[in-house]
Amino acid sequence: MSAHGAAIPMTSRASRPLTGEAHVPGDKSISHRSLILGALSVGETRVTGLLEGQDVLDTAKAMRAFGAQVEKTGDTWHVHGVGVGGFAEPGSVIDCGNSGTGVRLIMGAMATSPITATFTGDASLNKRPMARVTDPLALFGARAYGRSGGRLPMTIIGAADPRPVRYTVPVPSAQVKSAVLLAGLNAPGETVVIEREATRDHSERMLAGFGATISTEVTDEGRIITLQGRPELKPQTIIVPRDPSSAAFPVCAALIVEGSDVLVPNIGLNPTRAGLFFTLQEMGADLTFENMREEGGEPVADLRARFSPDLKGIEVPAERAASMIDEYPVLSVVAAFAEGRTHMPGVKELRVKESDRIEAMATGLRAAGVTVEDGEDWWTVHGLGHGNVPGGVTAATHIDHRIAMSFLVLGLATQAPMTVDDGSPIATSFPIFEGLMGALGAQITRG
Ligand SMILES: O=C(O)C1=C[C@@H](OP(=O)(O)O)[C@@H](O)[C@H](O)C1
Ligand SMILES: C=C(OP(=O)(O)O)C(=O)O
Repeated sequence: MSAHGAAIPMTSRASRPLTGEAHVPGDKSISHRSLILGALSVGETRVTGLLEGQDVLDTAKAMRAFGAQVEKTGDTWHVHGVGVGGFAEPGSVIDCGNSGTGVRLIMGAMATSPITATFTGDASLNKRPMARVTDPLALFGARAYGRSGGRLPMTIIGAADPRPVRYTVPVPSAQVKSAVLLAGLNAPGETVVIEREATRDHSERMLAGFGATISTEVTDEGRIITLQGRPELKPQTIIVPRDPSSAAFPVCAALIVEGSDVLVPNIGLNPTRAGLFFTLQEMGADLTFENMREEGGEPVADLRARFSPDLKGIEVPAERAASMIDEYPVLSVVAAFAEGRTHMPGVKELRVKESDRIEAMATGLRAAGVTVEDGEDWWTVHGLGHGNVPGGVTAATHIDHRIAMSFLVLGLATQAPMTVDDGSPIATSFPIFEGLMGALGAQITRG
């Protein structure tokens, strides 16, 4: 990562048709949760298809620091858990690198045990807000001491005598919801989390899979999730589905590069994650779901994306934002090649990701010749249509993998090449991006 190592500039240029199959890595959200819930169960959890991106490797390292055994043999990750309430106090600082999901979920998982841990991250993570997690953890009885503004590095003193909580999540965030649920595991009685807008539900599904008693009631108030504390979690065998957020990059690249036809097999289409694909279809994308099936209780399909010369700008419904929150940067790239305006409201959360993603994309797109307007919680891209996006500039990626990959996709169809100042963060979520895109025919080079 650039925070720790040298920056890796990368350049993409107009490419011949992209063709073939893109086997993207395992789902990042499900990978983190497999390791954490494996560490909190008694016995051996086996995980295949785990994303071996730096974010997830940092979570694996953290689970070892809390006393679990985590190792890989062949294609399988083995997690020997210590049970709910069994975490040991780490002997050194927990470095979660670039990962908001890692640090927030692990804080939740340790906050109701009588141990103390100090967390840090890279220059990007250390700027991100943590009070959204430490506020509800304080209700359980945990104490947090961080830098001003609730930033990392931060020490959490876990509650010795935790109380269960009832908490309404004030921002649409699966990380906050999950941190509260994980803390609730070691509190006696019922912990209740209420979310007004549905966010990704992998924690709820996986907690049920590990044998916790958890239910979700959909009401006018929102989704009311009730978890019984102090279960004995049973180890599981987990096959991690492939990540729709990573699939977004080859899919969007195929839509904008003339003559392309790309198959992206085995992508999880959990409705709390699949918003981008429906949005692209509404824009007129030639994107189809083939071989629709169910695997491990999740809808799965092979995505086929073909060059789409007649994309139209649309209004993206605000209520869809949570189901595609990580995909807005690459959606803004597709929007640049559409005719007309694409308006994206209800996306304030984009400002507190690895970077301020509205600012980062708007700045690079404007430099590349695209008109972008933005406000606190919305942005609008004025599309130029296929073949009309100038490009020819260097975009700053701000230690943000999704910004780096989005501008590299942009450059595959701009008039002049696009360079990113640092592609190294791509390894946090999609370590095989360069090779996978290159095998499809994408012209992406270092330098
Ligand atoms: O729970 C998760 O695994 C994630 C939740 C989302 O973050 P927020 O909870 O901050 O919206 C998302 O952006 C992130 O990539 C992964
Ligand atoms: C926001 C993201 O991740 P995290 O919050 O885990 O850093 C992401 O992967 O786009």
